[in-house]
Amino acid sequence: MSDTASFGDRLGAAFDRFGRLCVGIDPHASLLDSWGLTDDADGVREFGLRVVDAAHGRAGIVKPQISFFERFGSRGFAALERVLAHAASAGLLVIGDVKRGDIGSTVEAYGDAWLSPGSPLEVDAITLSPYLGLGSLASTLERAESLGKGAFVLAATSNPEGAAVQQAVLQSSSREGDTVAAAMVGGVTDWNARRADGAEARFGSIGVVLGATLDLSRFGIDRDSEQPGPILPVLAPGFGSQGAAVSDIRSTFGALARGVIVSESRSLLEAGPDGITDAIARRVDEVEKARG
Ligand SMILES: O=C(O)c1cc(=O)[nH]c(=O)n1[C@@H]1O[C@H](COP(=O)(O)O)[C@@H](O)[C@H]1O
Repeated sequence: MSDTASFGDRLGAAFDRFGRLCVGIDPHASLLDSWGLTDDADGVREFGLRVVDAAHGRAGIVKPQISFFERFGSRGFAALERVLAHAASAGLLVIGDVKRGDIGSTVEAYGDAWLSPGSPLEVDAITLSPYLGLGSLASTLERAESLGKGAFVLAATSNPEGAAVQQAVLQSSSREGDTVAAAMVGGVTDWNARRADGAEARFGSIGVVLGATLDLSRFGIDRDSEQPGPILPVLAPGFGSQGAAVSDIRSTFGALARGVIVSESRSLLEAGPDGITDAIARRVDEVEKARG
């Protein structure tokens, strides 16, 4: 795959080669302890490097959760830089779980930090929060795509507290009457369709986050509606520790399952340093079987 390939193309290639599993790199203090590592910057670096080694050749995508590195300030960020470089050299697609959102000009700076080629924190895609409006992310999404990068916009999150905001109905916008969650799904789908502009992209470069723990119909999301344009990438956390089962991918996501990335952190990481490799390999197989 060429360096100029879009994020959507690279995501499709990762799916074809390794399946749909995304391995979360979430070095919780309790996991560091059970892995025999110290709860400090050295510990999170070592943890991240080992998870990358376990994913290498077995899964195509990893998702470092930045908060666990940020706990240790500049040393934590230095540790993260090492982990990101190791993941990139292993050929893994890296989704930085940063959940950034702000006024447009500020989000652009986050985009520079995480998506600019050569940046110390460069990843392939980031998670973005649209609480300041999807439009506040537009210039960053555009820049991401121009660099062959991607982004995932939170739409319906896996945590129970999200519903009160995400099920609220829009009063004024071109999507008046839609829930917030449905407006994000519709807005990103249309974005990808416009950007593809007749080109034959299989997957869009901008996706949404939809929790696997949810009944999407309660969020006003029609899982089976015809989508214009390329397949919508759906980052789907909530499997494993939060209760969703891989066997439910089809019943939960319907036609949206075509773009689902199955994201799991603790349920894999709890296998420990000796079991993580097998846990990843097993889950990759289970996900492929569930998708049929
Ligand atoms: O954007 C995310 O990845 C995310 C969105 C969401 O709706 N729910 C959610 O759990 N996440 C993240 O996904 C990971 C889930 O971890 P586990 O519950 O351990 O699999 C954490 O890093 C969360 O921050």
